[in-house]
Amino acid sequence: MWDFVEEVTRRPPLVLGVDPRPAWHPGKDKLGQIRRYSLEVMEALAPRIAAVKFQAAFFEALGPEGYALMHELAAAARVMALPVIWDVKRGDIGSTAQAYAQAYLEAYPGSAVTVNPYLGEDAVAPFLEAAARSRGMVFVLVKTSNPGSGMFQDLEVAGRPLYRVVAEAVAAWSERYAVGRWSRVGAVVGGTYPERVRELREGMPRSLFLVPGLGAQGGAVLRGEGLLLSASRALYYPGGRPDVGVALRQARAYLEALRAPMAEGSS
Ligand SMILES: O=c1ccn([C@@H]2O[C@H](COP(=O)(O)O)[C@@H](O)[C@H]2O)c(=O)[nH]1
Repeated sequence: MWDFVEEVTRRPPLVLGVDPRPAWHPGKDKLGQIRRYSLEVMEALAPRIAAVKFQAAFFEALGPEGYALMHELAAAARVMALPVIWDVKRGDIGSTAQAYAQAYLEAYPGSAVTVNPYLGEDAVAPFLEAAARSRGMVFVLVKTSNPGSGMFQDLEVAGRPLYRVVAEAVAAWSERYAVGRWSRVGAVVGGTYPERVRELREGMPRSLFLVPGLGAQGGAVLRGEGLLLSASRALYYPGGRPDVGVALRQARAYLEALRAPMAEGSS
């Protein structure tokens, strides 16, 4: 069985977000076009990315066939030896969390899932245990990329912002589920808040960070150990439309920016 943590840490630190929008595909057979285009773009970008991230909401919005398509594309990603992140942001009482963990981690060994920690440790634990059994990973929402993320996440709790309280819990869990240098417990930290990325990086040394917000949300390329930069629209629909050639150029440009020598005072 392959291991998500081992796989993603030896690949380029870029994540392709697949968020299909039928209106952006011309013609009638929207689902067929999304299927073909997603397979093409995944295959073209596979050597240049750490993982493909499926945003369940966009597939659910396509109805039962859309949901089935997400699973079909995940199976295709596995054939391409491409690690899968299920961006489902699940969070529920423990017994239900167990069912979610079964659906996304146990059913797809070596994959990862995004989890909302708001219900507490007993609700997160089934995901952590399933990730350990299935050699997968859990990315816990710590500081999200959206403009309103501060409404709750920045509230002061016991002398520090709530996102730091969550980060401390994630850091403790990540020690418990360590795999070599890294851990099965990572964090989602929005690339639209580069200062928060830097600050949290220090306090969570074992956690890989899934960093969404690159491109369409205004996030720039950020460097740092263990940062997996994620772009959906900017890579999947570069320039606002499906185009595999442009997607490939955009992925190369992001990777070149990551490799370029650092300007004085930048990070
Ligand atoms: O804090 C978060 C957590 C998740 N997301 C998800 O990432 C993509 C971003 O899409 P773009 O087109 O690159 O803006 C999307 O699926 C979000 O649900 C996030 O943006 N921020």
